[in-house]
Amino acid sequence: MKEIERKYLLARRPDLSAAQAEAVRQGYLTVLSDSTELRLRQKGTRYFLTQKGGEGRVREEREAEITQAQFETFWPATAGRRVEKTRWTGQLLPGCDGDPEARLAFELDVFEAGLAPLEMVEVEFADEAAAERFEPPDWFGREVTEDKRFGNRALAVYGLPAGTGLGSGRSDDGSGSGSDSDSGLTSPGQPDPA
Ligand SMILES: O=P(O)(O)OP(=O)(O)OP(=O)(O)O
Repeated sequence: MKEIERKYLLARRPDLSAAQAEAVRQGYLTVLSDSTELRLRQKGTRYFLTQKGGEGRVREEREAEITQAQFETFWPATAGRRVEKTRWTGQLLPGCDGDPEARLAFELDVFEAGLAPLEMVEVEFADEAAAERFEPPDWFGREVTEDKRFGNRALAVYGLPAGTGLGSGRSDDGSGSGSDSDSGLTSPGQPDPA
């Protein structure tokens, strides 16, 4: 099925008191040069195998829920291509999709390990017209939907993109080097380097 999404960096952290948090770890079975992604994901206590094709706003996605045993069988094959994050799911205020009644859901990902302090927010739409109409709230920052470096597979393989103020790529130990502090982005929980 089609997945229609727009993705943004954060200008600031919103109030998440009504949002739900789930731990996510995901790893990629395919290398970056493959046009199709094959992703293993643990979300809370559930496990998924997902195939994704295409890039940008509209992507093709197939997903199946799998067992923990099946997940563990393939997880070792994702070494070096993994992402850990906390995903906050909540509702946007009505109106930002042009319909005063409708409420869109957001997914705010707080990346961990070598990808901290990256945070991104995604909104999924029923169709392309709704995606086009979308007016992001003021806590959304720069849109990165079309920037391949912010795809989770690219982040898993290369780490934080250089030149974005978020980091200069993954260090040899895979822990990332995201110590830049000039991003102007929020970075709650980031340890003070001093
Ligand atoms: O939750 P999804 O399926 O949108 O996937 P993601 O982990 O946000 O990854 P991507 O960078 O492929 O949208």
